[in-house]
Amino acid sequence: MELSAIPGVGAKTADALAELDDPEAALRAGDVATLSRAPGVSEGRAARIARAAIRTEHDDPGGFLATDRAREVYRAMLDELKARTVTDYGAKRMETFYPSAAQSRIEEVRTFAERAMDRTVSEAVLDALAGVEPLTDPRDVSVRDRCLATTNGETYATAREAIPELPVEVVDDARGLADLARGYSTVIALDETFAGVEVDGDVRVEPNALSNPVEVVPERALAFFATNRDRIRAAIAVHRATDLDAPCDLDALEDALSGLTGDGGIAGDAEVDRLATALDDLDAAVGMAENVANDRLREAIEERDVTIEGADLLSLVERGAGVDSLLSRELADEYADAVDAARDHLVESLDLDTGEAEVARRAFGDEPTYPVDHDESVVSRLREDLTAAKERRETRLKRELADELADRRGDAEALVGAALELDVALAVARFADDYDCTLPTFADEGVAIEGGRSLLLDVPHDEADPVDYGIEGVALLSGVNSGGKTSTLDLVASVVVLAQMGLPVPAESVRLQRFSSLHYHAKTQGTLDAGAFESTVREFADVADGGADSLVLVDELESITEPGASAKIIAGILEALDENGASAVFVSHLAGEIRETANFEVTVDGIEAVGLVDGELVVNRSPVKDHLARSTPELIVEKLAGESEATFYDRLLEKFE
Ligand SMILES: Nc1ncnc2c1ncn2[C@@H]1O[C@H](COP(=O)(O)OP(=O)(O)OP(=O)(O)O)[C@@H](O)[C@H]1O
Repeated sequence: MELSAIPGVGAKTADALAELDDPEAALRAGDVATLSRAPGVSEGRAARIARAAIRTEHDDPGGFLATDRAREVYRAMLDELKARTVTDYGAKRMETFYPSAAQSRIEEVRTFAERAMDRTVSEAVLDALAGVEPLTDPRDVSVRDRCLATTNGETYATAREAIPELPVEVVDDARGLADLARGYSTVIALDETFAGVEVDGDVRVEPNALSNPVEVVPERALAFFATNRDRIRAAIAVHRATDLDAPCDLDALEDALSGLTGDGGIAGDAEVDRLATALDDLDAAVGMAENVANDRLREAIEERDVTIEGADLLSLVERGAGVDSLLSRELADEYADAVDAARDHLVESLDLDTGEAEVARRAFGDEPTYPVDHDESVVSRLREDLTAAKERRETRLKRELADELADRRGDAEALVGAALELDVALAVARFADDYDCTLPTFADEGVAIEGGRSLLLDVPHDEADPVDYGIEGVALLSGVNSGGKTSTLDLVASVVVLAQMGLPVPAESVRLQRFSSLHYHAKTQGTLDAGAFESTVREFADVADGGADSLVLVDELESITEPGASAKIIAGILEALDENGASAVFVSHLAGEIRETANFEVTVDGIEAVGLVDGELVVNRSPVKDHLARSTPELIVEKLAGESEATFYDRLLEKFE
């Protein structure tokens, strides 16, 4: 799909979209989340672009929602659907559903909706969905425990380019490598000439390293999985909680992911954990070991009577010797015991292996001092050894993990994509279930609703009276005040909007034609001034000239001007609509007058009050076809006439006949 061929996508937006990895796929999938990652494209705009792309694909001229009220009804339906998505993505994706006049688009969504309505929604899957988000690109990886080394300027430049994640160092000779080995856990020498050199530390000569970056920086392959670990896990949980087919072995993928921390480190490896804990606890353990030794020594000294000959004491004092000499002379064994205890404590509390223990024991020298003190340089060496061992093991494990995960990116994308799409499907399923919806049938002419309950009512859905109503050609809808005329128009509008979105409708059954546009005019508040009146009449000129396939719903247009003139104008509009073959319902309290003025037989449907109970009207909410309903005042006068002997009420009643 040519990006700039999409209506509303100018060169600038096309350029912005082109920066995405696969803008065409995102457009085809209606993936609003991805589209809104293009620079300068907001989510609202992304949804509009996705809708425009769908329209282009289906040759859909658009413009189905022709009036503000029609758009409001669409928004309200969309909000109901969005409220049932779990993920942000789902809510945004829902925005790509719109009422269309194009059969292929309606069919496309109906196929999706049909499958969605067959799905079972469970708490487990909704919980799992809460953790699913679109996958994101990892931040730039930077590795500091390894470096590449070369003597060659050209190799240096190539290395910087090929493996930007690692520092690249220039050295003159093997001594340079040895220096680097002191600062890095691993040095990878890129020059063949280094083959065979003996240097302390982890120095590897790998002239082919640049052609195998995953070996050198497994972090590159792992970063995607680390950044998206929780989302992928949530998508795995979604697949487990439903019957979605998984593109891969979920246990194997989950196992591999459990080896990763969220920031790309190694998780769940006992040896790495041991080394990390030893490093964390090193300083505290050294301090504790000193305490152990000093406590022992103090106890030993306190328990001992030291006998020293006067000559010896003099000689010691003359030499300016301190108590240390006394310790070595008199308490050598106790000192050795105390230091041993310190060494054992250090080795045991840090759970050191033999090699590490050998270094650790040297932290406490044999030369007696009081208090017992550690050798900081040995502790530093131990810290370096532990760090290097940890980093080397991590790198090895990362390499293994990278090998395992490198080919799984597509699977992860498919898993998350399917989970996100499922959210949209389940929202449709819940919508259909919550409002007892059915898929409508498309047929030849008009609309026929049975057992419809409008979602726009101000009463709870299960308390709404089901309404049957059909529209064929042009009709007036009359009826008692608060009988449900506006609600009937709302019901028709929302049923038609949902049906042409390709979605299920809140009714027992609906049959309708595929309309080209919906013109729904809400009740005008009060009489309009001359200018506003003129523009309303102009608006209706457009509607009346509209195609035969339009559906026109108008609520009490008479209030725009004085009743006599209103009836004439409405009659004229109805004539034009009738001639054009449009479908229309005009709610009016002037149905009788309009019918008399119009030059054709206007059908007048009526919402009837079946009576008055305790001063309250009891209404049959389903309009009766071809029946001018009695008005509320007529009903009241009729009631009074029935209850009283007075002829006054009969006189009033006669006026209604
Ligand atoms: N199908 C229904 N089920 C239950 N309650 C309904 C139904 N239709 C309408 N109502 C109730 O009746 C009220 C009035 O409905 P609505 O505004 O549609 O009447 P109306 O005939 O357009 O009134 P008006 O003549 O004053 O314009 C609604 O607010 C709602 O509470």
